Amino acid sequence: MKPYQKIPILECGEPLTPIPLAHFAAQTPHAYEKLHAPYGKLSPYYLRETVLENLIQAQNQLQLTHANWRILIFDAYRPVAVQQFMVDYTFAELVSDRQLNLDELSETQIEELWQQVYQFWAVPSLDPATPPPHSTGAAIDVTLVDENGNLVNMGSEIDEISPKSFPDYFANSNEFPEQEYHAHRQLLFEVMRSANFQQHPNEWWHFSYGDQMWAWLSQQQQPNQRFTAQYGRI
Ligand SMILES: C[C@@H](N)C(=O)N[C@H](C)C(=O)O
Ligand SMILES: [Zn+2]
Repeated sequence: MKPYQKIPILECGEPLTPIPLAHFAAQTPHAYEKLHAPYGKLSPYYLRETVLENLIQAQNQLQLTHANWRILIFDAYRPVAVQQFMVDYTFAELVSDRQLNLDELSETQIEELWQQVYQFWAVPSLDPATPPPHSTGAAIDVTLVDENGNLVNMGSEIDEISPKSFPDYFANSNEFPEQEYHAHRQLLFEVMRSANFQQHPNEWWHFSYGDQMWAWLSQQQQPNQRFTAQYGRI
């Protein structure tokens, strides 16, 4: 169990609401729908109402300094079945990218591969006390596009299983373009923080508001206050 999963959830009952995609940028088809992840009748482009309001606020903040830049929504709501599918898919990709043969791996080697997956993906838990962050409608994976609609280069792909995904990976570089990647990550971080989101410590693209991870990170930053999560699995 990760430490943030110990945070109590006091579900506030706020509904999921569709993200007005025309207001933001988004890729179609959605990355996980393209892989045939099992959404059924559900859509990834939903968020809790207040989370969506905060996201709109973040984009307004971005446009104060970067006219016509937009937040690109890579992923938002994710049913637990999709979380399970993506965790299994990521494990299989890791095995195939590294040209490994599962039958030849020891239990320890297999366990190490799973640990790498779970460094970046939440466990697809069905326990209401430990929901995967995206299954609460309070977490979002985002990047930026510029005024011409081009992806802003963050120095690594969303969902990459590598240290390059850590938000500060390029922070101490004196080289170009690494310094620029860091500046872009900082811009994303600052606009999201200005709208009360917290950033996943291992992922430059993952932010949330009001879920267990948000409460846990807020608690670290303000130890004198008591934080709980207001969004559970929905
Ligand atoms: C890996 C990424 N897409 C992601 O969403 N990670 C978080 C931690 C999650 O699985 O909830
Ligand atoms: Zn995420």
